[in-house]
Amino acid sequence: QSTLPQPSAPPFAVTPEDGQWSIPQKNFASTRYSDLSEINTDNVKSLQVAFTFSTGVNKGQESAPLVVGGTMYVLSPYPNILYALDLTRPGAPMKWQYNPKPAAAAQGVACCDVVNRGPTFANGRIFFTTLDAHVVAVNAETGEEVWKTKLGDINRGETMTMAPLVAKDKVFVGISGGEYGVRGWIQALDANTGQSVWKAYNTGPDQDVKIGPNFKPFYDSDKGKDLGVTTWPADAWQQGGGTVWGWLSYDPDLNLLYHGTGNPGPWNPNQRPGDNKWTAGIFARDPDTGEARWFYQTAPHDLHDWDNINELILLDMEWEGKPRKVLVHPGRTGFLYVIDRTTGEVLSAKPFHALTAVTGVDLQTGRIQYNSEKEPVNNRVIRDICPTAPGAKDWNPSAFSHKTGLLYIPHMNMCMDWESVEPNYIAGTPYVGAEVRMYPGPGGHMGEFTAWDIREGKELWTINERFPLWSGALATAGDVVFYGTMDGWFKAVHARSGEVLWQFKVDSGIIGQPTTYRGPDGKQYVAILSGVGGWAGAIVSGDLDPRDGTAAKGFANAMRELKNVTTKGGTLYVFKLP
Ligand SMILES: O=C(O)c1cc(C(=O)O)c2c(n1)C(=O)C(=O)c1cc(C(=O)O)[nH]c1-2
Repeated sequence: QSTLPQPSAPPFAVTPEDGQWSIPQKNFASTRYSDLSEINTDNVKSLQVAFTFSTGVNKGQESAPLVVGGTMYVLSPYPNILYALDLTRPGAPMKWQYNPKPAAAAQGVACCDVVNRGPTFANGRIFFTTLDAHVVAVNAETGEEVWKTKLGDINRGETMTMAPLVAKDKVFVGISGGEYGVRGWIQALDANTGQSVWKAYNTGPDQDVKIGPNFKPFYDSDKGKDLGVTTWPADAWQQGGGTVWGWLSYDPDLNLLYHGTGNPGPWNPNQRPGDNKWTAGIFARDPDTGEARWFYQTAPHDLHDWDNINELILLDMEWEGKPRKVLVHPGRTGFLYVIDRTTGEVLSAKPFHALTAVTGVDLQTGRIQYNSEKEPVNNRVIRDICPTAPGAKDWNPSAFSHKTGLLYIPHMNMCMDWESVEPNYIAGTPYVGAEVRMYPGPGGHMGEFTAWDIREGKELWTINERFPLWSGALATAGDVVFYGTMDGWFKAVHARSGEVLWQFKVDSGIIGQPTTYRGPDGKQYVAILSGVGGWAGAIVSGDLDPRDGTAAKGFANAMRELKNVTTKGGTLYVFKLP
């Protein structure tokens, strides 16, 4: 056991617990930690169902149930219906529902099921994205639409699935469609009007990327003029991906917004020699202007679809005797990055997944080291590549306990075979260029739930799961950590030992984000949506034929048995002590 002080949450993340859960990340530091402790390691075994609610949609349910005041907000996958439930009345009856009526054709260009990662609350309004690339603001009290802004074109493969982040009267959102050659961007909208305030692309000329005199990346390979053009074959940046569909964090003290960028398009790396800036990395931007401050590329010239949009957890810690403001990031590449969030310097990058395709990260240059034997070659099957295209972990967020100082990471243990083929770009159609088949990694299980010591850079304990973990994690002051499995178990584990203290079998597989709150009766509740789907569960939610291993871009090969253990669903479960 380390005797050094553990990392801690920065002051802006440790505001007094108000018993609410108003944004999916819980706070701007994205710790997904609640100070509530009524439910603890002794009594969690008595948890029972308080109420349930059907979203009416049998597709993958990724969104986080929110609680503000006496109201719970639940957002369904496409058609993205927002429900308000009245927690002050027995059974939490519906107060209202709001249907943004997204275009049905959006379903045809969504890469990975028709999911949505959640609404977010600020200043009396709920904000969320729709699959047909609109952002809406709804009055949280009445359910009336305040504004609705169209930001993308589904005919070009542009969709939206992410949860916006609202800060400084701005709504920060990005576009999905990296598998359709969409040119990725992030935008800030005026929270009051829905009008665009700034827009920054993640490929192309510096001006479009909002790179100017204040851009100070830490590593040399990110320095130079118009790298978003020159690190691509001619014009390829225009269909270059680098979308923004994952998690945003915000440091109000440094006044920096952090966001990841998705994979370069197409997947086939032989089509795009070069570093492919500014895809597969992390940007720090000025939230007022969008101006880039630093960038770190986790996968220069990405070989295997390693979008870098996973959660960015902001912590304060001592590093080699000096206090550092860090950003902790479990990447698709399989490394747990600890990055100085003021400068973009990588302090540590330690593997949390069995790796064959990468050997390490050079801390001098910041560059990942690829194993040349696993690099794609056109029309040749390369076998035993770990991690897979969805990475060592995908979008489903980790939680940091302010009490144990540990990070709880829901992730995968998988490998794949990959054959690169030449794709053609046709707007609005898939632009991928790879035939993939995934399968379990060493040990035969596909999911792992890991407690990670950030300072030591190693795991403390791990729970193996049969299927990949596609649900988020929740950490609480009761020293209980929650997550769900794709075969439908909602689990509570001891934050220090990893002992499973309680589990409950829900109606369908879980790929949602657990949240907790104090109800109007003063009691602590825990909420989770069930309903299998997303990329990993598309075999069930999308009725795919298990005989086709390449379906769902090769995920179906690993998930054939999911059809034998779960069916579609879309149900909110809320638990409490008796
Ligand atoms: O490049 C993109 O624009 C993009 C978008 C999305 C999405 O919006 O859901 C996913 C991905 N990529 C992706 O690579 C991925 O692994 C993924 C998993 C999921 C999911 O919800 O299960 N979505 C997405």
